Amino acid sequence: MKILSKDQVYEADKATIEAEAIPSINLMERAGGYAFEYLHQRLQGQPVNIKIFCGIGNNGGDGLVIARNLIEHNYSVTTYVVNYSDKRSKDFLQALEALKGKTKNWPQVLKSADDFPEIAREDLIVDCVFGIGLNRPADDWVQELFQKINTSGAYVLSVDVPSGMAVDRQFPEDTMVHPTVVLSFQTPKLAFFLPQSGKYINNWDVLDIGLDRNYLNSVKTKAQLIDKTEARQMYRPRQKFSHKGTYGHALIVAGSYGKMGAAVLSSKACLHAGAGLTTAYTTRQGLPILQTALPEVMVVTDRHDGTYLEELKFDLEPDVIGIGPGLGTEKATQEAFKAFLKSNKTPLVVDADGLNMLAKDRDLLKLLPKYSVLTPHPKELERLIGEWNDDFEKLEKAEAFSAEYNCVLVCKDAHTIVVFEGNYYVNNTGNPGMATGGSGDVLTGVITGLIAQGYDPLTAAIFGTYLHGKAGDLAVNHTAYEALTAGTIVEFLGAAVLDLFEQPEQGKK
Ligand SMILES: NC(=O)C1=CN([C@@H]2O[C@H](COP(=O)(O)OP(=O)(O)OC[C@H]3O[C@@H](n4cnc5c(N)ncnc54)[C@H](OP(=O)(O)O)[C@@H]3O)[C@@H](O)[C@H]2O)[C@H](O)CC1
Ligand SMILES: [K+]
Repeated sequence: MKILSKDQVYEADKATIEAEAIPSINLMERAGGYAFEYLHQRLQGQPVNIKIFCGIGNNGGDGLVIARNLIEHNYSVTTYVVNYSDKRSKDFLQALEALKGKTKNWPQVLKSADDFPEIAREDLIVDCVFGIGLNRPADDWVQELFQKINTSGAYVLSVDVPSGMAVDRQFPEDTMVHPTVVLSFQTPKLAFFLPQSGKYINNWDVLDIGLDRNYLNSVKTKAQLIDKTEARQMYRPRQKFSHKGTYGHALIVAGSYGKMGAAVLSSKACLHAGAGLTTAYTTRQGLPILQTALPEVMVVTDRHDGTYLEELKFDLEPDVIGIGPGLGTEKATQEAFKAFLKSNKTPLVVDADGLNMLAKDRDLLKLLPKYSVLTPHPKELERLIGEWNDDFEKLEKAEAFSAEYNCVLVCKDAHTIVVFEGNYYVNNTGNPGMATGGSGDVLTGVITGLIAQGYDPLTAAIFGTYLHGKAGDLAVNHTAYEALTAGTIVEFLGAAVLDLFEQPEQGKK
């Protein structure tokens, strides 16, 4: 699903108004009308006290349209205009006139914290104070209102975006409404998926407000959300006449004393992702562990006897190498890694200590083959790209890094974002149960296994991230978040592939 930027939403607005030759108030009526229907369908006339907080721009105007429709359907509504500015938008004023023309239940104007109403836990809050037009932090008294809403415990429906959340930058934290659900017009917003704002957004829905199809179909967005529809299109069916050679040979370079589990997990995930052959390269000590845990995996070892890798030489020609899980960053391993990179031409997936070694000796980054896949978690990412001030700056820096080193950067997080050639592929699977040791090793194995089968590195990164998250989501149906382990995620990789072709139950996402 395309994630439109703020400018693109305004452009889509304009394109719709031009294509349909309608005044802009009609679009507001349509958006507000659909938002009303969304609420009405769920409320079915229940006698709940609805408090609608409106700003003075078009988001506020939407709120007034919703209020009028609710009042006309006999809901108990109180409407407030949060008077943070005198610059009322034209359509806001028109929506206000329409409301006043229909009812004596006129909005109350809030000018300071003294005017705030009580908010009960049982109230339903409709949040229309700011939409995508927010371009500076809200005044203190308006932020106080957000705090009051947040501490009330009431159900909060934020219209288009949670008020106080900017869609194209990050303001200081804790100044936005914390919604129960966001009803986002036409497109989810990128900030929903970034940690600083996204941590407050647990539920969102997209409301199709009928913006111009031509514009929506043709617009190129920097960001897109990867869900089942997108993932299904990436899947490459296996051929009837094929053999293990068809699906490639993957080499996993991983493990050291006490961290052999990383080698086991990534090799096993590589197998389960469908690689034709998987070989693990590890220390001699690791041999019996891998051979016992995974009889399907071949093992090649360092000729030394140490607890960590001192040499990275093998007599194989794999199609892809996944390198890093559990390697450690001993000097000898670092040297072996450097020597390997100097001569290697095979596509790489680099994770964990592989990334740490790259960060320690940045000259090594220049040795990476084109389109290498790097899979850092936030701390590893920081070592690679430096500190960032906020989530948007993080993405900009990640983009610059990916361009400089020609690599696919998989920025792992609750919503992992794959950054490549100026585009952001935002993953929408996964859950907090996956924040557990070894989960990253599994992802490395999956992406490596997909590249072995012939998926290009970008697709392998996006699709692998999706499958990994989906496996975690399916696994968690059988366990609590707390009990989910990396090993269980691997076991559900097959189910994640099968799920690609299952239709969602009616009414379920
Ligand atoms: N295509 C669609 O999706 C449609 C969306 N609609 C709704 O319109 C809003 C966007 O409306 P807009 O009027 O552009 O912006 P807001 O309502 O979010 O904000 C109003 C103005 O407030 C000013 N502003 C910004 N930040 C602050 C602040 N911190 N304090 C005070 N004032 C602030 C700003 O104006 P300035 O000139 O003062 O900068 C804003 O313009 C969208 O979210 C949808 O809800 C349409 O109704 C239908 C189509
Ligand atoms: K809002």
